Amino acid sequence: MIEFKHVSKTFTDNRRHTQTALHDVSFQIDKGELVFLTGHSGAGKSTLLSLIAGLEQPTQGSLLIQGTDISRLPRQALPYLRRHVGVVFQEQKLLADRSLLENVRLPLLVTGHSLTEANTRARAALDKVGLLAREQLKPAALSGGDQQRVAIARALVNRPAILLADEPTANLDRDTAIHVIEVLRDFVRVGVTAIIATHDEFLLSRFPTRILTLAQGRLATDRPGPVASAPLRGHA
Ligand SMILES: Nc1ncnc2c1ncn2[C@@H]1O[C@H](COP(=O)(O)OP(=O)(O)OP(=O)(O)O)[C@@H](O)[C@H]1O
Repeated sequence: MIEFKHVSKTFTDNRRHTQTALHDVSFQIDKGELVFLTGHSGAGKSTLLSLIAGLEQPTQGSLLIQGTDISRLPRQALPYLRRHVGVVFQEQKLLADRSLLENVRLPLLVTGHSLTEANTRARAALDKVGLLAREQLKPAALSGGDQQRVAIARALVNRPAILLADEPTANLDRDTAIHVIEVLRDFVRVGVTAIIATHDEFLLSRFPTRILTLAQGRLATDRPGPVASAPLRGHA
């Protein structure tokens, strides 16, 4: 599903200094896995997620997403890849003046779905995260944890195969953070592959999942999770 083979990523700033964000990273993630990605600030977590999302390309090595080596794709092909990947950030970036329904249906309208279909699918996504009854509210009326659930619904409404979350629980209290991860885990159970970047030691100990740890751009450890159970059904 996702395979890094000796991937390195360097950035060159405008003073021509090069910064190695990732160095010779190799690992494989199967369909339907839930993986935590951790490491200190600057270890390369966001860079690794950006590569999977097709926002950046590796400087060296190859990166296979669903069998396609995206390091060999021309830049103009990357937006196509992005349709297979949903992203949730620490800052939810919900549109403040739009209702929850309007926020969640937006990716569907952008990709050419009719308003009727967009509404139906957006409502189904809001229902999955437990917020259908509040579809007409604006984001500011919700708690931080509920706003993050809306962001998850929006990231998954296009039914991407892969979900990337960058510190999705950073501003949440423990119980709310657990709920947000449980919502993500529910999608993994129906076949989504999810990678969650987090510093939060509590979450890492609370969920017995695989943990990839980066240190100064290198893959320091890969702690296996439990043996994955088969997905209940495909997430097509
Ligand atoms: N666009 C960029 N241009 C230049 N350097 C970059 C860029 N993106 C990341 N870097 C550098 O690459 C290294 C890894 O950064 P990255 O943001 O991936 O780490 P991180 O583990 O996500 O950190 P944090 O937890 O603070 O978000 C850092 O030294 C950073 O300064």
